[in-house]
Amino acid sequence: MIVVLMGYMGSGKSTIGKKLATLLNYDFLDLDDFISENENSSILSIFKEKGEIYFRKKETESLKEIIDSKENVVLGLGGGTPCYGNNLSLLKNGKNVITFYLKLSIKNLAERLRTERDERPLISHLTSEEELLEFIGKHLFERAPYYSQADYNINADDKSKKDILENILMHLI
Ligand SMILES: Nc1ncnc2c1ncn2[C@@H]1O[C@H](COP(=O)(O)OP(=O)(O)OP(=O)(O)O)[C@@H](O)[C@H]1O
Ligand SMILES: O=C(O)C1=C[C@@H](O)[C@@H](O)[C@H](O)C1
Ligand SMILES: [Mg+2]
Repeated sequence: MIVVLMGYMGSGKSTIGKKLATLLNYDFLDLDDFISENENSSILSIFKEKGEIYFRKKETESLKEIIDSKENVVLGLGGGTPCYGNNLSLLKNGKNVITFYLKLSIKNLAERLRTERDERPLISHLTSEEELLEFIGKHLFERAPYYSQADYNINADDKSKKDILENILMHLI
């Protein structure tokens, strides 16, 4: 089985994904890290030097490669992965792929991302709190229709990591 976590930047895909993999005795794969390693470059540098279109192409290629070749892994997607190209279809049509959306409010996402903007190219330029809130609000409005097509929507607002993990595990066992 491939257990996929999707959600906005800062929603906890990498953090929860690693813990979930340990609990399931699966390997954890982070799509951003997979791309970074293959490209020998940070996500921020790929965006800066090659542009977002190049990144999105690599993102789809990597997703396809993982779905076609891996099993018993937890896969944390990039924040935008389900919203581009045919990525959502790849996930929905993938054999033994189960998808979870880690759903958080704009306010909680902004709170987390305020201190963690530097390595995230799409928000690294936003300086004030208002700008960040406005950006996330608009962006999430565009992306929610994709995220919400996950097999399970997990409410992660003000929830401990333990609660989120228990909620996900409930759907897997
Ligand atoms: N349930 C939680 N409660 C409190 N903080 C959390 C929780 N889950 C994750 N965090 C924190 O939120 C921040 C963002 O988490 P993380 O990097 O896992 O998000 P992500 O979805 O992988 O983001 P990106 O798409 O940008 O890679 C981290 O500092 C992490 O420790
Ligand atoms: O939300 C997004 O579009 C992104 C999120 C990150 O995980 C990276 O995949 C990249 O910075 C783009
Ligand atoms: Mg991550």
